[in-house]
Order: sequence, then C-alpha cells, then structure tokens
Amino acid sequence: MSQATETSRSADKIGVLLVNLGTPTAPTAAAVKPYLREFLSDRRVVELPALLWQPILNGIILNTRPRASAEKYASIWLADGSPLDVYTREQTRLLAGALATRGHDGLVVDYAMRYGEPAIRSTIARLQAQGVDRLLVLPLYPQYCAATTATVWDEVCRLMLTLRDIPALRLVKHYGDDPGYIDALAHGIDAYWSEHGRPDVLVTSFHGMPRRTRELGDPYYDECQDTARRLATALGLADDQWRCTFQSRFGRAEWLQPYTAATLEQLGRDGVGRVDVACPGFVADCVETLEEIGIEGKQIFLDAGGKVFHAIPCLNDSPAWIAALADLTTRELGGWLPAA
Ligand SMILES: C=CC1=C(C)c2cc3[nH]c(cc4nc(cc5[nH]c(cc1n2)c(C)c5CCC(=O)O)C(CCC(=O)O)=C4C)c(C)c3C=C
Ligand SMILES: [Fe+2]
Ligand SMILES: [Fe+2]
Repeated sequence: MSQATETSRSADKIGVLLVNLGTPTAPTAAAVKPYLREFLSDRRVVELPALLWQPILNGIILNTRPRASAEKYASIWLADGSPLDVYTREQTRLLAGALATRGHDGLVVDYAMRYGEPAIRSTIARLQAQGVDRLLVLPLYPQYCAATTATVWDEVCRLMLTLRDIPALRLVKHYGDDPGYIDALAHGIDAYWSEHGRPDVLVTSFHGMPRRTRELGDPYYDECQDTARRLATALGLADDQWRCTFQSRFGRAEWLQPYTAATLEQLGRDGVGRVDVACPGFVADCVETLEEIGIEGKQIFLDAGGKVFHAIPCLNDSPAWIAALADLTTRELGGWLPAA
C-alpha cells in the first residue's frame, strides 16, 4: 500500500478475524465457572427453553462441573496458558506473517474467542479503530455446526446492530473439504507415523452434538463423515483401518454415534493392539483432545485390553496448516485483495 493512500484514507484496511471457542483464564473452578456459564447459556449450544435450562445450569451444573473441569484443565495447562489460547494466538501470528510474505501486508490479522476473552466485540472495535472497513470472519471450525459457526455470526451481527458505520463483512462457513486442510492433516499424521510407527486402527474423533440436531437439518454430521473419508483416502487407509467417532457427550440425551469412548473400549476388547486417535475437527489442541482423548481415552483403551495408544497432535502451528490457512484466507478475500 502506498504511503499516499495510507495517509489520505484511514478506513481502508482489510481485517481477518480468526475465531475459536474460548477457554478459561486459569485452570481453577473460579475461572471455569463464568466461562461455562457464558458458553452453556448460549441457546445455540444447549437448545432448551431458558426457563427450563437456566435453573438446571445454575442450580446443578455450575455447582459441580467447574471443579471437575478445572482438574482436567490443570492436567494440560501450558506455561503460557490454556493450550487453545496459546495455539490460536500462535496461528494468528504465523498467518499474519505468511500473508505478509505473500505481499498482502495491508492486512490486519487478529483473533477472538466466542466466549470469554479476547471478545469478538472488543476485537472488532479495535480493528475498526485501526482502519479496518472490510472484515473476513473465519471461525476456526472446519465443519459447520449451528452450535459453533453460526453462533460466531450471531455475535458479530449483534455487534453490527449497535454500529452506525459497519464494515463490509464476509464469513467463512466451513472448510472441512478444503484440499489444503486435508493435506495438512494427512501430512501431520504421516509425519507422526514416520516417527512413532503405524497403528492397527486410526480413530478420527470429532466433537459430538445431540443426535436431534442432525434430524433438525444441521449438516455437521455429514461434514464430519466427509472430512474423515477424505483424510482416510489421503492416508491410503483401507476401510477396516479407520473409524469416524464422536466425543464429549454432555447430558443424558443421545448424541451422534458412534461414541469415541465406546469405540475405544470395543477396540481394546477386540484385541486390537495399537490405536491412534486424531481429532480433525479441532485445529488446535485443547482440553477435549489433550485430556479427554490423550488421558481419558487412552485409559479406556488400555483398561479394555488394548496395548498401545497414541493421541496424534492437532494441526496447531504446523507449517502445512499455516500455508493452508493462508491459501484459504486469500481465496475467501477474493476481489478485496489488491494484486500481490
Ligand atoms: C451441550 C454442550 C456442548 C455442546 C453442544 C458442544 C459443542 C461443541 N464444542 C466444540 C468445541 C469445543 N468444546 C470444548 C469444550 C467444552 N464443550 C462443552 C460442551 C459442549 N460442546 C463443555 C462443557 C466444554 C468444557 C470442558 C468440559 O467441561 O468438558 C472445547 C475446548 C475448550 C478449551 O478450553 O480447551 C472445544 C474446542 C465443538 C466443535 C462443538 C460442536 C460441533
Ligand atoms: Fe464443546
Ligand atoms: Fe469433554
């Protein structure tokens, strides 16, 4: 961007906003409680009437779960904070660098969390103050789900309702079939196997959702199946060498099946020697991958008679993933970008 343009017009920048779920500020019950309250009060996440759900949430869940959840967070906490926050921050920094290297240095890249801090509202306000008048919102969920992707857009739109001068907006709906994303996953898993050997079965585990949401038309289940199949194909796996499962069931209703925990138990009982689990729906390691899979899932498999268990790291800050993210961003920005 020329200096003349820079000084003559302040509100002409393009912003890229990465958004992930959010995470507590500390691995303590006191910090987990407000995080869970905000997250689980979202009507896209728990689809029950507020009059019914809020008493259950405030009367039962928020009196018990924060302590149990804080212990899980404590077991995976990094020196720099919650893994989800650490990796999302790093992805943001590396994406900004990759885009600048490609000549797109007028772009402002930042990140926000749907729940907690840094909040979507204050981050967009800061981007606007920096002169951003065109904004690409990129929820980091590869597979679309109303409980994740749509609620990011809800929050962006709630902010827009309060603004006089809104930016031009674009939303990335999903990228679970993006060849760059699939290649980055396959590359990471192949590299892991080169170092640690190969499993008998690869379980690709995605975050679960109530089964009802699929019947109501949420495409999430199909998108997870599609990603898992594309990944298995990229890895050259035969049908009996991989599974697609759903983890993190919450509450008593039936969720999408097969459940990850039940599958790991069955594989252990069946005498399958080594199982690896990859979590393609999470682009950053977090409590769900490091604790639920890496610690709990491993124990379930070994207790059932399995011999060797590996949890494969998420994409995190891998160069292939950052390159895929830069490609995706560039493509989604389309005609907004000046020729590099
Ligand atoms: C009704 C409850 C939940 C639904 C529906 C749900 C959907 C959903 N979640 C993710 C991604 C993540 N979830 C994470 C943590 C987490 N999720 C729930 C509940 C529901 N998720 C809870 C209560 C928690 C907190 C941890 C716990 O107490 O078990 C995380 C990790 C956050 C972190 O700080 O590390 C992610 C990421 C998706 C993709 C999704 C629907 C597709
Ligand atoms: Fe979740
Ligand atoms: Fe969980």
